[in-house]
Amino acid sequence: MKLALIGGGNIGRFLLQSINIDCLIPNAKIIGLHTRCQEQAKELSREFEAEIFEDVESLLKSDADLVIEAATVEAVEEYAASILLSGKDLVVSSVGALADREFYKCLEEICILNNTKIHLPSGAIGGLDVLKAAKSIGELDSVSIITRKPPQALPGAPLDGEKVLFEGSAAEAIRLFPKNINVSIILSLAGLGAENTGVKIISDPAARKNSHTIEAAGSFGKLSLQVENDPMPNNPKTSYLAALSILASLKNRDELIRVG
Ligand SMILES: NC(=O)C1=CN([C@@H]2O[C@H](COP(=O)(O)OP(=O)(O)OC[C@H]3O[C@@H](n4cnc5c(N)ncnc54)[C@H](O)[C@@H]3O)[C@@H](O)[C@H]2O)C=CC1
Ligand SMILES: O=C([O-])CC(=O)C(=O)O
Repeated sequence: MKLALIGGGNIGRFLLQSINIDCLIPNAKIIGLHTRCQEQAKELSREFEAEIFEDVESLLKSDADLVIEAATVEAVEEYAASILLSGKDLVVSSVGALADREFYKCLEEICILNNTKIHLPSGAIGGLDVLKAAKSIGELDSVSIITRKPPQALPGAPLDGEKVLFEGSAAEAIRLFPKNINVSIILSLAGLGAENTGVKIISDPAARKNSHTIEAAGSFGKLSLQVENDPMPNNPKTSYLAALSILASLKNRDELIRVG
């Protein structure tokens, strides 16, 4: 499997190391890379033997089968359609972009016409299987997430004392915190939609982990799940599990016997 990567930050570097050096996905290699910072691109290209593409247009002319986005919500908005139109599948980290229903529908339409697929890894949370099963026939009544992170991982958070930075819907949360609450959108896509998913973001100076507490209720019963994530070493905003979930998603793609 030939892969191309957009974004060379924490998740991007982790994927380059795991796939190109540690060979954690059999028969896969990241052959090309595009990132906004040229210095970073040169360093990564040297270290991991992936070709640099100065723009996404030229990256799409490469023979990669699949593009992994590990950049920003804006990058998904800008490049997703052309990636799918080029016939390549797409793995999205910045799932917040799909909160916009019109954008979601437009990408879905492009996938149908071009026989391509979008993979949305579970990111820094779990429990999506429960929500999908719960709503397959029965009723899902409520879904919510409480995210608690150290202030260094949240914009505008005070360093002295716990503070609720946001309380409202996932749709509003991702508009205000596009780099911090992608988890609420993947949750909403598995469950009740971005307008109907409750979100609370708490900044907590005592927190050492990025924790996400998910509650859901419906005709299946109740779900209560807490994930306590270690942050990535160089970016406290991003949980290690988010990077791992992309590897899992790539592995899952080729599995003959799929769990979940
Ligand atoms: N789904 C989930 O559960 C999670 C999603 N994320 C999201 O994953 C994405 C990547 O996370 P990190 O690697 O930690 O971020 P990072 O900030 O460490 O790296 C982002 C990289 O993207 C590059 N970039 C930014 N805009 C670009 C553009 N328009 N075109 C090409 N490259 C561009 C930057 O130069 C940088 O190399 C972020 O959007 C983050 O919010 C992060 C954690 C959890
Ligand atoms: O990594 C995390 O814990 C969550 C996160 O940043 C996001 O959802 O954007």
